[in-house]
Parts: sequence; C-alpha cells; structure tokens
Amino acid sequence: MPVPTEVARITAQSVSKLTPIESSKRAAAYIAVDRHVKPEHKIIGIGSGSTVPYVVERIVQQGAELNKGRIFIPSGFQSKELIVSNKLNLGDVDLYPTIDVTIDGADEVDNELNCIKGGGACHLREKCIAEAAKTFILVADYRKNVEFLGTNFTPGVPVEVVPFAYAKVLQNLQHVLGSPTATLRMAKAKAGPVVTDNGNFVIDAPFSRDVFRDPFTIMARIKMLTGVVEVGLFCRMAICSYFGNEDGSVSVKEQVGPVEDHRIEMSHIPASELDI
Ligand SMILES: O=C[C@H](O)[C@H](O)[C@H](O)COP(=O)(O)O
Repeated sequence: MPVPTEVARITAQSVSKLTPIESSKRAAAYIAVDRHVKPEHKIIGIGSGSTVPYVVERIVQQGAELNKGRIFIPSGFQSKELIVSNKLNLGDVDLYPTIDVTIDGADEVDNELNCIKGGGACHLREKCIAEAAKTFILVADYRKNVEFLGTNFTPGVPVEVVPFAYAKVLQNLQHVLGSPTATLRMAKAKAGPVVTDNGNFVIDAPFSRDVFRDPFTIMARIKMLTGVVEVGLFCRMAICSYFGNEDGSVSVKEQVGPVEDHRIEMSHIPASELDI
C-alpha cells in the first residue's frame, strides 16, 4: 500500500531533527496525549523514562490556559524536574490520590498489556500513580512491543528492596523463585549499589519464558517476600499502549475485551507541530 504523502513528509522532517528511535518515541507520546489527556482532565500523572519528555512536550503544546488549571503528579526525580522546568503545577499523590490519567514509559509490554518497568528504578512511585489513575497509558518505541516479557529486555524484573533485607531477598529469588542469576543493581558512577528515590536497593531478576507466560503469578510471589517494597511487573494495569514504529506509524495495543493490536498513522498531527 503506498504511504500517504502527508505521512512521508512528516517522517522526513522528523528524521532530519531526531534519530528514528527518538521520532518513534515522540510519535507514540503525541498520539497518547492527543487521545487521552482531555481538557476536563485536571490531575495528571507523569511517569519516567526516555519517552516521557515527549509526553510533557505535547501537554505543554495544549496551552498555558488549559495547563494552569491542572496539577501534575511525578513518579520520581526525572518527572518532577520535567514538570517544574516546563512551569507546570507540581503536586504529589498524597495530596491527590485520585488521578485522571497517568502516562508512563515501559521497558517491555506483552500482548496482554502486562509490562516490565523499573529499568530506571522508578517503579514504586510509578505503580502508585498508575494505581491512583482512572486511566493508565503506556508509551514506548517499537523495541518494547513484544509477545512475551523478557524477549528484548533481558536484565530481568526490577525488585525494589529495603537495604537490610537485600541479601535475603536475593537468596529467595535465586534459590526459591527460580531466578539463579538475580543480581543487586550496581551504580555506574558511584561505588556501591543503585539507591532509589526512596532510599532502597534494586535487584534485577531474570526469569524464563515459561515464567513470563504468567507474569501475575511471579509478581505476587516476589511481592510476598519480606523486604520487597515493589515489583516492576505491572499486570494488566494499562488500558492502552502506544508504540512508535520506525516508519512513522504508531502501533496500539488496547484492552477492550481481548487486547487488540492495530497501527495508526501520524498524519493527524500537522507537520508544523512535529517540526519544533
Ligand atoms: O524506572 C523506570 C521506568 O519504569 C521507565 O518508564 C522504564 O524504565 C522505561 O524507560 P526508558 O524509556 O528510558 O527505556
């Protein structure tokens, strides 16, 4: 099928400014905001990761008038900075425990809209603002769109643990729950482990394809381990996930009964808005 002229033009302009991966993230973020962040939405959750800046960019484009009446709830340091630097109103989930819509990134999303999150160690707060939201939406590039978790994202399930319990939880994961190569996540530019925004450690626990066929069960088993604060498996929490593709289109997985996967083109967004 020939590519519509408008789509081809937008893709060419985008690529001149952004890499194809960045363009695909932006396409997913823009469509998610256009479809789910409506004028009547006043409390908005902002997740973490490399696609989320484009979410905020698109929300800012909705205009100062609309945004002055809104409160934005961050999932951690990165999103808090994004909210503040874009002069949006900052709130927190303790003051606003009901959120209209939360949009967040993901490390991987399967065909039932289960996802791995926490590659950036933000999954505790992310799960809170996802659970608080009436609508939870995922955005990512095509590399995160998989049939089964653990396909491209191989470090495993991020598990946030209180520091004094990390060795015990590590043993539980390795010897009881079937993740023999589970490891404590170490910092890159600091001696010692990664410390989360909540002062905890993170263990990365890979599991086999068989285990990932039923993510809810392994999530529940990990969560039952004493010392675990939160597990980076979000099981069927999102109602919709948008994946930007290399060709400028966006694939959508939606939870309307069985999860459906269909592609949409970016032609509804004027080229002038993409070329900013
Ligand atoms: O802890 C981090 C979050 O769960 C991110 O949303 C996730 O890791 C995806 O991040 P990125 O888009 O940077 O790959």
